[in-house]
Amino acid sequence: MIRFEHVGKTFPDGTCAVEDFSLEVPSHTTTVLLGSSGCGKTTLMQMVNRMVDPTAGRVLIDDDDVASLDPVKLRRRIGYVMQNAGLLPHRTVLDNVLTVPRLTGRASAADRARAQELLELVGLSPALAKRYPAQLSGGQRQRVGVARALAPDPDVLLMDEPFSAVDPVVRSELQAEMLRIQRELAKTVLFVTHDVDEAVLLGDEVLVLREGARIAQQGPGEEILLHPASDFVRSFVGGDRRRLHVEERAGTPTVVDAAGRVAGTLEAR
Ligand SMILES: Nc1ncnc2c1ncn2[C@@H]1O[C@H](COP(=O)(O)OP(=O)(O)OP(=O)(O)O)[C@@H](O)[C@H]1O
Repeated sequence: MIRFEHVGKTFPDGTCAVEDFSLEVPSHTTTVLLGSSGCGKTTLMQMVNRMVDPTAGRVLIDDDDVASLDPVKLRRRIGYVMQNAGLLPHRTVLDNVLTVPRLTGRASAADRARAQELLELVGLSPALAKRYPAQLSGGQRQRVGVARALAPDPDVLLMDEPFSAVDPVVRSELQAEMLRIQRELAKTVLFVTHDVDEAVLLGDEVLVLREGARIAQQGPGEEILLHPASDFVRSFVGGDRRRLHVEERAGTPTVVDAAGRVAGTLEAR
């Protein structure tokens, strides 16, 4: 479980990125921070692994205040996936996946076998293990980034716009893989995006944020689509900007695509 307690962040130049933010991310669930550029999503996420320290409040993982934990050890037990994968260019795919096990000593035969398994888990052929990042497509690189984040078997996974640099088709594939992986591994995931469809698809809980990381609305994504709490949220999740929207059909909340075709109905949670 990740808990933000009245967290704030004002940078030394006076920029207030986060005003007063509280949230609990229950274990084994995915919470999505959804908001436009500059609203403080990355700052919030980086408070979890202490790449940023809050200037007010505290962040806890399973009741441990992260401020009391060694940042290096903390980062080794938290998976972090970035927008451009951040792979080491002169290391093979397999060695990239083994980055964290290597930091804590020599990667054992068991670590290498597990890295191979992880490549399969994220949908990569074992034949790619010997390639270098430049020999992969953008989507394949992101998959390696996910495998690397999973290598130390972390309880917590931070994902900062991990799929935003790939084309829409590959993005959909990566989202589907993410749902499958999460069904299998059930990590505690904090996921940042500015894509409404992605947030609704992946999030058990979605937070729509505005500047200063103020929470405009929080709840299941479908609820937010169906009942936006304010004009701000309505405009942010506005149907014409998205492939899917929700409307009532025969009294049932129904997900409809841009052409009016029914994509599904919503179940009560
Ligand atoms: N080191 C820093 N010093 C000063 N201001 C910063 C620093 N890092 C971030 N900020 C500011 O804090 C605010 C929030 O930034 P943050 O990166 O968290 O937003 P974001 O929602 O993740 O945006 P994006 O989607 O563009 O990544 C922005 O106004 C940004 O300019």
